[in-house]
Amino acid sequence: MACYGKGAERMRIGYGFDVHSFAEERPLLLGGVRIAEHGGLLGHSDADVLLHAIMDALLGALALGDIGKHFPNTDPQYRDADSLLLLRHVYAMIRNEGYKLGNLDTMVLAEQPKIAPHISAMQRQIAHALESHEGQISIKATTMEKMGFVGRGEGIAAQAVVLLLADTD
Ligand SMILES: Nc1ccn([C@@H]2O[C@H](COP(=O)(O)O)[C@@H](O)[C@H]2O)c(=O)n1
Ligand SMILES: C[C@@]1(CO)OP(=O)(O)OP(=O)(O)OC[C@H]1O
Repeated sequence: MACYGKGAERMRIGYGFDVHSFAEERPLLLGGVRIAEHGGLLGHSDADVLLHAIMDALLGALALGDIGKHFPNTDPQYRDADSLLLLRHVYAMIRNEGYKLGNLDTMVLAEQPKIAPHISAMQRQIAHALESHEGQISIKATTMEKMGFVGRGEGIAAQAVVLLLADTD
């Protein structure tokens, strides 16, 4: 018999996307890592575009809405918020629903800075926040070959896909 309720399924998939424009005077945080060699991103929070895409993917997997619903950008308590703390909060919601991370795959779209030298540090931060190991966390990057808003160097975009597994232990 078909059963479509949350918690009745062994696996759930989620997708997230986010974009932030550059604000050179702010610190750049990406994947929970401070990238000192480049200016930051505009946002109410710390504007960690990669963690925001990951949170939306986690929430989406269980049809829990999006980060704007849980952390409104009109709420002063989220001004300059540490997105790693928000990610931990979102993952606690996932655990509370009876699921855990299977794996996470992400893509950062940016002309600058180079992401590759920072990927291991990002994997460590994200794995820690998601009570997982680094082999479950994939971070990739591409330029947009100078096309579109990312290609013109106006900001950074990120995409994330997660697979959640029912926690039957
Ligand atoms: N911001 C970025 C963009 C790309 N990379 C790495 O460079 C490789 C080549 O990028 P293309 O856009 O030409 O495909 C890419 O595969 C990444 O490894 C990066 O580190 N940071
Ligand atoms: C986490 C929040 C909190 O204001 O961060 P912002 O920096 O506003 O970023 P955005 O991705 O536009 O929306 C998500 C918000 O909920």
